[in-house]
Amino acid sequence: MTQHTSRLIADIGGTNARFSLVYPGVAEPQDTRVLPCDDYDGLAEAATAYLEEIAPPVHPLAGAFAVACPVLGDRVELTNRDWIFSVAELKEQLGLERLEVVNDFIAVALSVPRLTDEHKIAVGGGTSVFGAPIAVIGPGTGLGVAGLLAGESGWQALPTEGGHVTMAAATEKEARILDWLRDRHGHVSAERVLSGPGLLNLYQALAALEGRTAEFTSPHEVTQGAQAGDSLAGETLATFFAMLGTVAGNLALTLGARGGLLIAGGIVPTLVKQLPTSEFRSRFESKGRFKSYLAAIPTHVITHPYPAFVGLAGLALRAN
Ligand SMILES: Nc1ncnc2c1ncn2[C@@H]1O[C@H](COP(=O)(O)OP(=O)(O)OP(=O)(O)O)[C@@H](O)[C@H]1O
Repeated sequence: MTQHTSRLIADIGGTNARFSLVYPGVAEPQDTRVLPCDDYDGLAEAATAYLEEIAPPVHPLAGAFAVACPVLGDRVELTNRDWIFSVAELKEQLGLERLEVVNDFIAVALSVPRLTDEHKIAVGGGTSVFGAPIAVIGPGTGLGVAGLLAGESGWQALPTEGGHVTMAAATEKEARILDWLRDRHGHVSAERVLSGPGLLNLYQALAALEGRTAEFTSPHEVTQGAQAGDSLAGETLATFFAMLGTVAGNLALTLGARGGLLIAGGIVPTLVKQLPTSEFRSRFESKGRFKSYLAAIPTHVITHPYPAFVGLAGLALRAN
């Protein structure tokens, strides 16, 4: 192992900051740690704490970080966390000579060609058309969305802010839920319902519409309640999966994602057993005359614990 060429990789979400080290010739990232963002004032502090804990024999000189927000220039502002940083300053603070910062779903998208069957589970039928666009979507603290397009020099990831598209209702009940949320939040984006905080929004909306008491106060309580047989939590989760199907189908149509659609993020992989019996796939296909187009598109849940790292490892080792 040539330790002097290690790269620091990071996947920074609104809740979790994940770090790891990549070594040339070593397939798996090493010394992975997940740090709660709440424990740190900023990304530099979290990364420094990681490096202090691991104390690699030789300090990494290059890094590739995936962040849950648009990356439009030197100044980077996380969408669901009050962390703002300058890439140039962060590079200096961490003692790196090179630092590449990309949107987190770019990293997830870049992982897709590198994932084996062991790291994804199919939901429904369909067959991937080789070389056709691929879509990725992931509810977590926010809702990440990206595309993967075949280019002349290999796969190119397409960054998007598709989590912020306007959420559409597919049933009268969903229309009432969205009306209720619109009264409180104004614009109701897909992320407003398809994320951890979104699960809670759905739960509160359903409770209000049905005149029931919203007992649960966190997204985890809602999913645990659903698993324990609580009917309101169960209805919330069913609505979440159905709405995920609506948005995933819209994304597949918009990108022409005949290569497939993959679901990542912190929530769905933990609920993967419930997805096949949910309305997700029927809603994904339920697009009128385009039903057969969508029925041919495979949908998978990514079960790899750190898909962004798989994509970043390729980027980090490509960096000169
Ligand atoms: N089993 C679960 N049930 C309900 N909510 C969950 C579950 N697992 C994770 N969450 C919610 O998912 C969110 C964290 O997702 P994730 O682990 O993808 O974090 P993140 O990478 O920091 O997020 P992002 O990249 O979207 O900013 C939190 O809102 C958490 O409450």
